[in-house]
Amino acid sequence: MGEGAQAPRQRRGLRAAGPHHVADRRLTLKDFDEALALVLEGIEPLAPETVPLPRAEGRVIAEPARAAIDLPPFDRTAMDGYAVRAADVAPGVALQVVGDLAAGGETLVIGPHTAARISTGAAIPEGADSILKVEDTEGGDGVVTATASVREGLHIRRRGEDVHAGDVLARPGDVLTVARLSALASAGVATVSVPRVPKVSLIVTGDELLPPGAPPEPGKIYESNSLVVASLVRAVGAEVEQQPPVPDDFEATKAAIEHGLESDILIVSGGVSVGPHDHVKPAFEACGVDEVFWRVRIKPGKPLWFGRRGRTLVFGLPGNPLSAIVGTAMFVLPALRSLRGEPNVQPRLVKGRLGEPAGPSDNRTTFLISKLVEDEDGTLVAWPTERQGSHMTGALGESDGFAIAPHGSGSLPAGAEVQLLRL
Ligand SMILES: Nc1nc2c(c(=O)[nH]1)N[C@H]1C(S)=C(S)[C@@H](COP(=O)(O)OP(=O)(O)OC[C@H]3O[C@@H](n4cnc5c(N)ncnc54)[C@H](O)[C@@H]3O)O[C@H]1N2
Ligand code: MOO
Repeated sequence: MGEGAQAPRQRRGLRAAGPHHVADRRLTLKDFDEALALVLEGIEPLAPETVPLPRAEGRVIAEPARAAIDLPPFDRTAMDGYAVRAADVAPGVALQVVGDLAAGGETLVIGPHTAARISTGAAIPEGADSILKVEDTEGGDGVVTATASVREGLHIRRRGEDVHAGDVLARPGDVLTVARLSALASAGVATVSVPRVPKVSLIVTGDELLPPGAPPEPGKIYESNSLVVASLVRAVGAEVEQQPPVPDDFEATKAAIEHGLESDILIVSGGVSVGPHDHVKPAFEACGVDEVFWRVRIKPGKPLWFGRRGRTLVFGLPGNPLSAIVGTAMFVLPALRSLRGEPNVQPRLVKGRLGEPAGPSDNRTTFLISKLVEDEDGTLVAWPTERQGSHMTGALGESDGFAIAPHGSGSLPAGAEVQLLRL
């Protein structure tokens, strides 16, 4: 996997080698935490826009959203039955039925010893102070007889008992979950202010890439990164522009990058390593993208490149499919969450345990392709697959994600607590 490049002797060798001469600092791998901090540094949520609620699902509130009305908006019944005066009602007492009140319909006034039939949700009529539910009555055709008594206020939902007009229902940083959308919609809030949707431009590079459905060709592979990376970023609320695959050609790469730099995030897959056909880094440079770092202490995903031009965040993902997935989940998604204004932007890792021992994770934090199985007490147990490698999409297909063995952790015993990246 070329990790020998980190050994001191080979470092010197690489420097002396000529065409791929790399400055000293670039040969040091960035620790994951430091690299992620560099990505997130200075990212501001995108400018807010006002959108109708149906377009706000899953987005993040930029300005407080306040209730337009009280909730409930008026006193109303929680039960189907009769609106009555509690003092009139006792078992055996007959009341004259003076009307039928439906939710959203007209109301009336209840006098002494009268009742109005009422449906759940209808406004309590003037004069009534309680609801006699239909199960506690007999008859009802002109006259209704109570079979129980009621106390004042029974089954009445009071105006404002839940929310007062002007109450803040969602604060900046709150994610518009289904729960919050329910609160806002009910309280008459039609629009909210949220950061605009981040635009991600995605470029895959490589002469070897075949589109899905094309006949196999010698030396060529089916392209999977565009599908997978696009799914990952869409799931976190980005709008994706997929550019046509770019051949291993400097000018073509540069043109695609230049176009992609109009987005909030540009992702280029492949061509960030040290091969002679890896044009991506020189093309970034030619387009005026400032490198922030190249190469991270993770496996897979080591040659990950990150830079910026203006406010555009630029990621060069290693082309190996698993490296591209790890790079996206661990770096691109946090950046995306940050642009969306999310309060927690860290990679979504969960705690679990190893089902079997794992070998030493040399000098890189290692993402072990694993089956993740919940045990009896709900703990996720990771069973690393036998085949491990950044090209092992078949093994990935049999798994549910990765168990993470931090660099320097040595061999880990079965049962060791680990973090998991679920896919
Ligand atoms: N001399 C060295 N060689 C390599 C090193 C190194 O340190 N020294 N690092 C290796 C590591 S680790 C990785 S990861 C790869 C990353 O290389 P690139 O980012 O330049 O990616 P490519 O060479 O273009 O592709 C790598 C691999 O992935 C396949 N690929 C590319 N794009 C796609 C795609 N869209 N869908 C599916 N598969 C894709 C490509 O065919 C290659 O097999 O570099 C190592 N080399
Ligand atoms: O190990 Mo590379 O880092 O195959 O992605």
